[in-house]
Amino acid sequence: MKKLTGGYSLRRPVLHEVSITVNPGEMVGLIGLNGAGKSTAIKHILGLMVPQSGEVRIAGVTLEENRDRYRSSSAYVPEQPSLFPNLTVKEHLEWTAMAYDLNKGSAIARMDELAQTFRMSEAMNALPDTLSKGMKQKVMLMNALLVSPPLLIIDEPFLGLDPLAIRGLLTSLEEVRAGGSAILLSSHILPALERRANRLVVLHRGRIIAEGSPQAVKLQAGCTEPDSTLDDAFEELVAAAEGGTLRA
Ligand SMILES: Nc1ncnc2c1ncn2[C@@H]1O[C@H](COP(=O)(O)OP(=O)(O)OP(=O)(O)O)[C@@H](O)[C@H]1O
Repeated sequence: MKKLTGGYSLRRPVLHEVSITVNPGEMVGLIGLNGAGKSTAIKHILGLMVPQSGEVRIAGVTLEENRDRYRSSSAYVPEQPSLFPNLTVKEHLEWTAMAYDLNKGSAIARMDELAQTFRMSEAMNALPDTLSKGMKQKVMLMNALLVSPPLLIIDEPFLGLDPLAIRGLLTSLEEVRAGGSAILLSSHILPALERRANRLVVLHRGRIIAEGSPQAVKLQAGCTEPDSTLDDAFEELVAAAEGGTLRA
């Protein structure tokens, strides 16, 4: 996303010249208060909104240049799980494998792996209505991880997940990242991002107010104490942006 300005009305854009790059093999955390513009940025990346100016490129192309390449190069996991009521967990994964034309043998092996990672082996034949919210979220994540596209966009994945599932998810994401995927992860759970994200982008009122490694973001916020956390840094950055004086 390069110098993107856009939103829901031409007169009042939500995003102002926002540039976000997610390189292969990198996990970028997108953070910001409620209403900062994270979901709006994601909608632009998904091609659901048209920028007023600037552009989004995935796998080197804009949506206009190559619709198929653009769309097939990313997978999106929304905050609210949306599943087909008549398909079991296993059938969802099989459907995804078919839709993305994955090799059958390796897809089956990967499904077993994902079922174990997310402790979902016993729920593989269950229908969505019989699953808890966290389990539905796991199914969405398993589908995205099965495909492992060049870019994975994940919106607030930790809410509703139990501690072991959060750990399993972070481990899976780490594997996918190490395998060369680019991951953009929007979340309010800052300790998870502090430990796992390679880079952070801090959005405030539709503008980037800090970015860099978690350590660099802490420094930009003036949090130099060894025990200062990303939560501390975030609070400082928002306060500084509201006061109009960034320390960085
Ligand atoms: N469908 C919409 N129509 C008009 N304005 C919208 C719409 N969706 C969001 N907005 C506005 O755009 C701004 C950014 O909202 P956005 O949903 O991108 O925030 P967010 O950072 O994802 O917040 P949250 O953490 O609460 O999910 C807010 O001012 C919001 O009111």
